[in-house]
Order: sequence, then C-alpha cells, then structure tokens
Amino acid sequence: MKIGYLGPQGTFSEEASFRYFSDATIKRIPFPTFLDIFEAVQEGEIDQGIVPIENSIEGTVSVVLDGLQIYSDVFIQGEMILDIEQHLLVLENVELETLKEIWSHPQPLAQCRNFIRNLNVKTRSFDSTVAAAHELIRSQNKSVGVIGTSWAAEKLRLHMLASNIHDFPENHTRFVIVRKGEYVSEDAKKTMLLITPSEEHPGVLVNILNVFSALELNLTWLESRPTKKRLGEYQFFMKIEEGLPSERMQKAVRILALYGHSVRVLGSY
Ligand SMILES: O=C(O)C(=O)C[C@]1(C(=O)O)C=C[C@@H](O)C=C1
Repeated sequence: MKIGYLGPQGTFSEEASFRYFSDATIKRIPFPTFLDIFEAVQEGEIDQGIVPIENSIEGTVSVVLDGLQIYSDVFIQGEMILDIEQHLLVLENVELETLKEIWSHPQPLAQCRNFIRNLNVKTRSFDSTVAAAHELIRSQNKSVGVIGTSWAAEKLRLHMLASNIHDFPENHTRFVIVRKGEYVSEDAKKTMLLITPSEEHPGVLVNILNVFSALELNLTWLESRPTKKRLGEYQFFMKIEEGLPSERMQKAVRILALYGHSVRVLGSY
C-alpha cells in the first residue's frame, strides 16, 4: 500500500505516518505540498494520504480544508493526534544574537510566534520544516535558524540552539487519513461533514446547529471556509462525535437536506 505524506523525509507528517501505519509493507511517498497529496489520492497514484488538519495552538490548516473542498472524490477514513515539539536548529557555532531570519513551514512559524517576536528577526516560509532545513544546509547561512524536528537536528547534523520553543506547552496536531471513495465504517464513532447552506439569510448557521442540538449530537469542531464564489459566502466543516450509521445521525442528515442545505459526508470512522 502506498501512503503519501508531506516530505521530504523527517517531517512531522512522516512521523505521523509511522505512528498510524505500522505495517512494514507500507511504502511511504513524500510530496512537496498538501494539495499534491490530494491530487495523487484522487488520481489513484497512491492509496492513502496523511495530512494535518488542525493544531492546538495555530488552529486549522486551511489549505487542507481547501483540498477537501476541491478534490471531491477524496474522503476521510481516520484521524490521529501527534504531540508536536518545535526546536530551533542552526549551523555550528551560531548564537541566538547573530540570527537575522527564521525559516520554517508556516504552521511552526505560527506555533512559535512569540518566541520569534522576541528575537526581532524576519521569517521565511517553506513547504515543510525539512525543506527549510535542507536550504539552510545548502546555503550555509549562519544568520538563519530553522524551526523543526529533533529528527532533523540529529539526521541532518544541525545544532539544537533551543528546544521546545512553541508558545504554549500543549502542542498537538490532528492529522486525517484520506483515501479515494466514500468511507463509512460500520462501527464509526465520528463523522466529518461539509455543509453548504441553502442560501445566506440571518440565522442560517443557528438553523444548522439547532438540528444537531435537538438530536443531542455532540459537535466538537466547526470551521468555516469561503465558498470562493462571493465575499461573505461560507461552507461549514463539522465534526460530530457520532457515527453516520446511527439513527440520530441519519435523521440529522435528512433534516438538513429537507431545509435545503447541501450535506457532503467527508467520512465516518
Ligand atoms: O513541516 C512539517 O514538518 C510538517 O509535517 C507540516 C506540519 C503542519 O503543516 O502543520 C505538520 C505538523 C505540525 O503542526 C507542523 C508542521
């Protein structure tokens, strides 16, 4: 089985793939961006992909929601939570005072925003933490620090100038496992939905939320993304702590459809 992850080797995404897929026959394939993973899943080039969807400090990884919006044959078949530790990596003999720039993926840059602000340096975004580390090694730039994993420090022989630099002690990222084709597990405990309201009118979100509340369905995640058609028009991503096969969930989906809302089941696992 082929699994796609955000490469190159040594990213948090690769670590998540090792935690979730323990089978030794799994072939892990690195991709440069999250949307490349979605595309490869949709094209059938890989069987599954693992992508981060939200972080406890920085919140939603919006490009992953866009992937779910755009690639309509791609569904969620599971999730896992990874503890995240961010470290400051530099070349040999570099001091904190000499740093002028910090490089990383946008998510780690945001998870360490206060730390970076105190350094009074510029930031530069890369496709992944490890892509930033490779560029540091290539450029041999002693005024640059990279935020990344302890794997990168060890394997790429970078010096760890500061450890656990994320702004809040609790730092966890939720990853979802995506595949081609609808996925509803019989003993599912969670459901992810993408709801497009029938039309914009006052109270439309309350109308949707009331359906879940009336059926005592526990909503644990709600995120809105623009439809990208008109300013102020949104779609809602929701996570419900109940499997789709349950009577209550079936009822909720039926009622939402009766109200004219479009409901796409992104997966139930
Ligand atoms: O750059 C990496 O190492 C990644 O795997 C990406 C990523 C992310 O996009 O959120 C994954 C988990 C962490 O939250 C930080 C970075």
